[in-house]
Amino acid sequence: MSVKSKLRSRLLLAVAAAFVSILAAQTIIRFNWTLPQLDHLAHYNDQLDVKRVKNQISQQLNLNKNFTYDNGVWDENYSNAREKNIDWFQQNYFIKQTFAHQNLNGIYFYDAQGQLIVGMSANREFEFIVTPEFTDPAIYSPLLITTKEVQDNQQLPISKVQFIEVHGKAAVVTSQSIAPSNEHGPSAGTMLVWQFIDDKFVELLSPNGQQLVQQHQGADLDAIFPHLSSEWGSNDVDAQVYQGRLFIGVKDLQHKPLIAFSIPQSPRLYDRAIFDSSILAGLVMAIIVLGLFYFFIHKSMIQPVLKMLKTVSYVSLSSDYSQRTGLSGSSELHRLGELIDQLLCVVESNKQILQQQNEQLAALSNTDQLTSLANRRYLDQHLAVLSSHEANRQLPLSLLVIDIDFFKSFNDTFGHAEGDRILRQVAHALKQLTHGATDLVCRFGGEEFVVVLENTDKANAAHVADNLCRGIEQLKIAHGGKNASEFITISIGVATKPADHAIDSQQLFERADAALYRAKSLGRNRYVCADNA
Ligand SMILES: Nc1nc2c(ncn2[C@@H]2O[C@H](COP(=O)(O)OP(=O)(O)OP(=O)(O)O)[C@@H](O)[C@H]2O)c(=O)[nH]1
Repeated sequence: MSVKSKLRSRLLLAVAAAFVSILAAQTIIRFNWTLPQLDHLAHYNDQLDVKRVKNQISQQLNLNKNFTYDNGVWDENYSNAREKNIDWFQQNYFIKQTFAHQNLNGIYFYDAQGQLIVGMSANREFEFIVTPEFTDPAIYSPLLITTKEVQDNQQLPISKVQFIEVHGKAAVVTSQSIAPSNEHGPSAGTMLVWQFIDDKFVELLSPNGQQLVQQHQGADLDAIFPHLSSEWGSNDVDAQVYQGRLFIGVKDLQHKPLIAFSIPQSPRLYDRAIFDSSILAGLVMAIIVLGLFYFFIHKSMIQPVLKMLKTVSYVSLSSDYSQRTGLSGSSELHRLGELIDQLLCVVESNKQILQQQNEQLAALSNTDQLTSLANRRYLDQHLAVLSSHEANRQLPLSLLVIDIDFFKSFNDTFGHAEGDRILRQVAHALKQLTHGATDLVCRFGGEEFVVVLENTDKANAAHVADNLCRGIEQLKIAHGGKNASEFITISIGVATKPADHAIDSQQLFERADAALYRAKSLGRNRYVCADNA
């Protein structure tokens, strides 16, 4: 497995492990700590909402209470109640504006014996209804404040707030004992006001016209009452949620469900979906972070390693030391890349030096130091190469073995150093007199030279040999010793391999040498061609 895929799979494992850990931690925190806390907080807020609505209802009812108190303990009211002055009550109370201002549907006055003095009802538009309710003692007597209640109560006056049903609708009744303003003296009876509890009533409970509070009556109550958050008259507040709302139930005097108020449960500040999306967001973030991490690791670690691996593998296979990693930087891996490049640079330049030295050595090993001609070693290689090429079989090839005549005598006369100079001069001349491109001139040893003539038959070889003999003689190098000529001359033995014959360099040489021997014996300064093989 490569470093890259290893790291990638480990990073994937890390992502999975991180995700599972985050999920597990979040789930544990969520169910054991966060959600219970938030649920508790939400429940507490619901309870506060229920209490707030109950307070709003109380405040609304207090308006009636204040109204009945202000009038019940009014001396003029007190005296007229005692006198049962119906006209006075009709003039002072049965005014449309009074009903409308107080949002009332009825104002009734009863004497101390519980007998109706006078009363008036109005509809919701505050138009007076001719037939008043609360004339039947069976209905109103529980609402009155009895003499006994006044006596039992140390402080006058006293009042009651009770919910009852009027014409099948829920209503609230506020009754107040009629008493003198100094609150001393017998009660003159009961003042009773009532109003329907309908949408108009709950409108007053919802600030800014939001219609948050609703009232429920009739058939709905059977379903609502088992799920009440609180009951009117009780301080206990739960926060049961039924159909997304919190209910406050009100019972009538007979303890029958009469009406329920409700408000929508406040929207939760949290949502389970938020948790789920936060897990998803966490996963996405984890993937992004790990992606960036992988990118960073890849750039800073994997890429340099791969570059070094690629470069070193290529160099080891190809021996091409000109390759470079191209890495540079301060990290250890980049420094390693730089060092590899430096090493490759050193190896490359050493290799070049070595190559040059090898070439020089090769050149030296194939060259005769004195004459700078090819040496015998090179001649052997050259003939071997020619022999190995099948194409050369088709062509003729001639070999000239050349020897300077009486060179011992020349040396003896002029000295060895001069002998060397002449050897160089003869070598140079032989080079000049042959074709550099196709003919090879080499020093075979001592004062002996060999010329290889490619694609040259016997006649042409004889012609070349003759040219060489004449050319050397024409150099007019004084011999000074025992020689047939007064100048330096050469003798040549020529051997030719005709076309369509294999090259046998050994045999060719022996024949040329034998021909040379004959040339020497025939008087020197000449060439002799060996017979065809
Ligand atoms: N100066 C010099 N002389 C050399 C060199 N190599 C060989 N010789 C001399 O060449 C001479 C060859 O002499 P021989 O083999 O007797 O033949 P020759 O005197 O040339 O007589 P023939 O070949 O029969 O004409 C010897 O005296 C060698 O010392 C060399 O590198 N430099």
